[in-house]
Amino acid sequence: MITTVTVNTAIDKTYIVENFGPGGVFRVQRVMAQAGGKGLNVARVVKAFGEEVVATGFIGGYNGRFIEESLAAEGIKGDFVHVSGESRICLNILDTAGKTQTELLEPGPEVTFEEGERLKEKIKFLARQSQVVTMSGSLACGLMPDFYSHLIEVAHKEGAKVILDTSARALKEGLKARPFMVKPNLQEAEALTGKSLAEEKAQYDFLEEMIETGVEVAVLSLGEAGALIRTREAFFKIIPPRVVAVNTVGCGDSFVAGFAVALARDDSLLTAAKLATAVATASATSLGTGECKIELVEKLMLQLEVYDISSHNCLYKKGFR
Ligand SMILES: Nc1ncnc2c1ncn2[C@@H]1O[C@H](COP(=O)(O)OP(=O)(O)OP(=O)(O)O)[C@@H](O)[C@H]1O
Ligand SMILES: O=P(O)(O)OC[C@@]1(O)O[C@H](CO)[C@@H](O)[C@@H]1O
Repeated sequence: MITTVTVNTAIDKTYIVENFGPGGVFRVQRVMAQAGGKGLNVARVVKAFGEEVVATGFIGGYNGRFIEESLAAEGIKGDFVHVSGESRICLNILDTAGKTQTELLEPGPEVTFEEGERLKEKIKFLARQSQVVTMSGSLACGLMPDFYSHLIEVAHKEGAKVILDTSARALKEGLKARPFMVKPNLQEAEALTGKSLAEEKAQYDFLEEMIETGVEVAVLSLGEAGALIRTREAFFKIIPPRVVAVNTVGCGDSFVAGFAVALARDDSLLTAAKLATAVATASATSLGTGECKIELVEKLMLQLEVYDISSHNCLYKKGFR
């Protein structure tokens, strides 16, 4: 089983607005609303692969009720801690004409110490039954920056592997508990180190630093350029084929989901890295956040460029096999 933790759940609203920009009045052409926050996107993709998944985290108010009902309608099992505050709304404004994407993310509800303790108990129970626990996204207000560290320790004690996908101080503090895997994107990694990671050499050094902190798998995701995946023994770069990207919000979550599925199936590191990249790339081509068409994933798996960086070998390249 895979457990996904979303500390700051959300209703993800997508607005399609032509020629959007600051300081005007705009008519929204199309509205979509779905249960969101990174971990719920992970759960959606895991479910598409037919793996058993339980989504947990904090949920509250009218928005919380919408989130729980939509998850149930999608057939995703939820086991949440109910809080007194209101779950947030995250807005993604897609301008199909100007080809821009603007995100407005609410901070989320205030969570008390007692509510935090209840989530730890819940994770203890779920991690006992899980091979993998994913922990994704920002922390809700009121929680200390080291909250993920405590959750990771609880999951580790129950024998689960933890994938941590967060940013800023929550990532810095979370690393101290040595999660099995971390997956910052370029911006998050630069914020963590305070350095530019534009150069390949700097990216390689960053991953080495991550491994030195004690994580087993360090991933740096690079948007359309793919991802670097490093362990103590192996180092791969996976580049996806060019696709027409429609909505890239949630691509990182799809990456985490693909990796979690492969881990739960005991696949090799290379298979996990390829599956994660193919799933994430497929998700960029869909309007819905974390939508994933398995047939497209299978097709993309055959079109990935795979480099073994540690031996300077190109394993697969388009038109090479
Ligand atoms: N424009 C794109 N075209 C093809 N694949 C993409 C594109 N954007 C993202 N991806 C795929 O998604 C993966 C993760 O993307 P990215 O580095 O943008 O993650 P992220 O910033 O964490 O995403 P999120 O929006 O979920 O926070 C990439 O490694 C790649 O496989
Ligand atoms: O504020 P966080 O938790 O960092 O990110 C929230 C969020 O932007 O991430 C997902 C995309 O990855 C969206 O579904 C969601 O709204």
